[in-house]
Amino acid sequence: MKCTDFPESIRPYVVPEVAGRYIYRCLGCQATFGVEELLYTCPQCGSVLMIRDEDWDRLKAIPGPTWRRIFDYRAMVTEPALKGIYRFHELLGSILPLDAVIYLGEGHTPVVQANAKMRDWVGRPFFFKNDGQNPSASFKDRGMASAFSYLNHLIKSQGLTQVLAVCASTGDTSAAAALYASYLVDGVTSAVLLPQGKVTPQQLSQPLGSGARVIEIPGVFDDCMKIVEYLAEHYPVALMNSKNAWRILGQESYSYEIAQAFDYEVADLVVTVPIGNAGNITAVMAGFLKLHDLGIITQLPWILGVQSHHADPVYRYYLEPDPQKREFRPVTVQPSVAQAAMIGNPVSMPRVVQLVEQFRSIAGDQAVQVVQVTEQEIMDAMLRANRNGHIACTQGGECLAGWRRAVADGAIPDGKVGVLDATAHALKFAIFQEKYFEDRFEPEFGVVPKEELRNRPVLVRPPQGVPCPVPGAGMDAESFRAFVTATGDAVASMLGLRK
Ligand SMILES: N[C@@H](CCOP(=O)(O)O)C(=O)O
Repeated sequence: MKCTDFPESIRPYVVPEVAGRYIYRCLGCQATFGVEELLYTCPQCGSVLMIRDEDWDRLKAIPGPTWRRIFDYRAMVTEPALKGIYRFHELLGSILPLDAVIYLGEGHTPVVQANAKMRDWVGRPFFFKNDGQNPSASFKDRGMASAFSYLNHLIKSQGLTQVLAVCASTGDTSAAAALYASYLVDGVTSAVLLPQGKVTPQQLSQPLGSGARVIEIPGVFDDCMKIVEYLAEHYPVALMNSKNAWRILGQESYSYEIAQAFDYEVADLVVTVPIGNAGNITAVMAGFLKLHDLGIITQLPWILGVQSHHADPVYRYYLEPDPQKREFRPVTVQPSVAQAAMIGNPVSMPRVVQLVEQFRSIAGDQAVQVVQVTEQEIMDAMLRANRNGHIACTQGGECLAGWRRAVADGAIPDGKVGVLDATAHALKFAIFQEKYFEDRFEPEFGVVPKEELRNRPVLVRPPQGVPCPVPGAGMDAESFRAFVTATGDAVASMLGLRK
């Protein structure tokens, strides 16, 4: 839709202008720093940073309902820079000129309602938001679009050359970082550090296909993360994990899209996310808080974080009801089917602590909860979801298991509706489905397949003596007819069909 076709009252806002004063703010010592330089941790105390717009209050001059209209109309704009996460430019990157924006098709992911069978299985209605339908098949693309657009801006405005983008990953971050780096070609290359043998074959193929240097490290994700932090401290590299606060800004778009999908009425929603490195839950809370602050939503939704019992440091932290007594302790992770979230020492934990406090102070203590689920529950939930029309990955299964657990525990009152994060595409995690169907989970996972959820291919051959096609060799018409009839009848008998 062309700008000139918009109502006159909206036209001045359709193309956002470059505005705002962005700074990094340290969550430890509260020091602030300009964003002209890419920082990951506070140069003074080493704590994690968040990005803040010092000119934020200018946005309050526009009433909430007008913002809603602006974002709704913008969803119809054909300008590529505004088609993805930057249709929320003012909220997540207003200092970036539109010509710096990298758009690879991220965002705008579908929100799919669960059918009646799934609703009854859980006891509450819910939706999956399919972030696996992003370009590299996970939600990380939202954060990478932001971090790489900012990097592109630095390259253009400061003439940077030879940028090496580095990340540690359980598989999704590396796919996204490698994809966005490959798009920038001139001046940017990428290297990804993966825990050896702990990403799926599909995830391993993604950065390889995008031309990144793929480095495998013995250990788990937390070990790779430490090495990337070391590299960022001692060498000139751009760290692309969510420790980089630009990643968080981009991932806030997930909340903006949920608000938009529900006509900005989110009070009854329980936005359910798996917690791994905790960048996602950070961004989700930060996003809703911004919408609330601008009056775009009038009430906050609830947030439900989910962790596997094999990687549950955040769950353990919030088990202690008294905030004064809470103490964060990293955990040693055990093998998890929610491999993307198999993280024992999430880098965004200080951000989570601060945002949970802020969220709860507005919406009440129940408004943010964290539940723990078993590996068995995750697998069963994922398979059940996908048998009912979804494309959930194991982390999506983790969300569903957590949502169901919270309902069963009585933590979710009647009238609440879940919005569950299917963080990545099911196909990335096909290996776990395969293990389940073939009953070959290693004992450490503690997953025993339920017969009713298993599925296997069946080979049907025609009876002996009936000719079969041989690849590359021809077949005469009569033999082929005999093959089709005999095999067709065998398939029909297997399926219980009668003529
Ligand atoms: N699950 C992540 C782990 C890294 O998280 P990040 O958001 O800090 O980059 C992955 O896919 O690698």
